[in-house]
Amino acid sequence: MAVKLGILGLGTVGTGTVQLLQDNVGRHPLLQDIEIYRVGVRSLTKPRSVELSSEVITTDLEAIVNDPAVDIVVELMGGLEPARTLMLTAIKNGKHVITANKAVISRFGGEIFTAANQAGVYVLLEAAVGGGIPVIQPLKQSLSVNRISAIMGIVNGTTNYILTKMQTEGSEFDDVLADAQRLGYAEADPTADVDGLDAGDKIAILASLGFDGRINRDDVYCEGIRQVTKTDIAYAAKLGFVIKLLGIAQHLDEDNSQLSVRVHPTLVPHSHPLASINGVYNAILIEGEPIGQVMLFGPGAGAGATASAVSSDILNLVATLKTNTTKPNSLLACRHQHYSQITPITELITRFYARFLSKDQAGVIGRLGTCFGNYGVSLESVVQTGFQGELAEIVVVTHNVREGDFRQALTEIQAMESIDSIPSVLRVL
Ligand SMILES: NC(=O)C1=CN([C@@H]2O[C@H](COP(=O)(O)OP(=O)(O)OC[C@H]3O[C@@H](n4cnc5c(N)ncnc54)[C@H](OP(=O)(O)O)[C@@H]3O)[C@@H](O)[C@H]2O)C=CC1
Ligand SMILES: N[C@@H](CC=O)C(=O)O
Ligand code: NA
Repeated sequence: MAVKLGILGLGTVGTGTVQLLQDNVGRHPLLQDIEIYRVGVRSLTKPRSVELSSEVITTDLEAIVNDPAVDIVVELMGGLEPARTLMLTAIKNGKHVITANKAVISRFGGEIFTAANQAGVYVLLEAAVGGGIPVIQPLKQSLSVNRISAIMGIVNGTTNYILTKMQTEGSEFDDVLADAQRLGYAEADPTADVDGLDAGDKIAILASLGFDGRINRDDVYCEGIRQVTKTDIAYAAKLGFVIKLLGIAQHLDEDNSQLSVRVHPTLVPHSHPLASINGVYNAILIEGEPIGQVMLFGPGAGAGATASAVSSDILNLVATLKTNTTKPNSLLACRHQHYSQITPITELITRFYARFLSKDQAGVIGRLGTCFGNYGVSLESVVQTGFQGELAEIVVVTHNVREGDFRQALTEIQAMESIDSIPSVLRVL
């Protein structure tokens, strides 16, 4: 008998998934054992690019998650509510759940996975991170025997698309964002992309898998790309860097007692593997012992890529449902019970890039150096090339410094008579 899917949402990802499942020739034969039984939407009159009978498509999403005939609920609607409640209801009713919703999982994963374990069902989320890139399953299975020390990556397609266009074509931020929305990459509310929140959701999920404990989403430091200007992109290029929005989860110390989980625009050296990841592509670099470094690369957003990830989860569950066993597969289930302690951003040790506008040049660099020195900040390079009107532009790159010390130095520098402003401060990998 076919496995019955109740799909919630028929937007970019829902449509891509239905298209893939309807066009199953030449794909894995198990896909033929699936029935798209119900699809829930908000509007019945909206034009759709897939054909579904009027019995299948409905606005009653509650009925889908309560329907005894539905085996798997595939949540592709986005947003926190009603998505969270619908997933919990489906779980309570003994249904497996597949979701692309990193916002819900990163905030309510504890509640959802606890409910799923109690109900004996699986919640799979390959599409929630890295779009089409298989990264959840590798972390849960193929890489899980390694001791992970760092996971870092470009995990938001929209912002990587924007930064790439700004860098290669000198495009304006707003125009490129509109493009990313048209192409179906951006979230319904694109501030989640631009302000680093979507990447924050994703790195929280990756950190929980790699570092074996739940992550409190509020502990994840998130900074987006709004303050990244063409001027900084040009200076970064001159200094041998490219600016990327990175999600980073890493142990900060030898005995693994400090875990940092954060998102921020970062100057990445041209020679680093993440520097060449452009456009909507994502990449996740995982460091573990004994494997060393592994980089997973692929399309991070868009209908086809995400449909591939959703459908791989569907396939996994169909195979499980067709295997006659009542024993849960511990490699598919979530096994975390505790929350990891996250180190505050002020304790991060990193290099910084900062751009200053100064009123007069005589002695300013010396005063900057002295002030930095007082806080233990040593400078790797100082560049003074540009002018903005009457103001001289000074760019510095520091050696590794404790973030809290660097911020204190900046507060003092900001108060200096000769400093007009500090338009940008970015971390350097
Ligand atoms: N777009 C992408 O590239 C990726 C998206 N994701 C995630 O996938 C999920 C879906 O994203 P995407 O497809 O882009 O979103 P869309 O906005 O394109 O689609 C959302 C769909 O859900 C339906 N929907 C939303 N709210 C309700 C509601 N309250 N009641 C009934 N139906 C509702 C909409 O109905 P209607 O069509 O009638 O308006 C629409 O069909 C999100 O969680 C997103 O973060 C993950 C990876 C990549
Ligand atoms: N808005 C997200 C979509 C995929 O998760 C992105 O741009 O990466
Ligand atoms: Na993925």
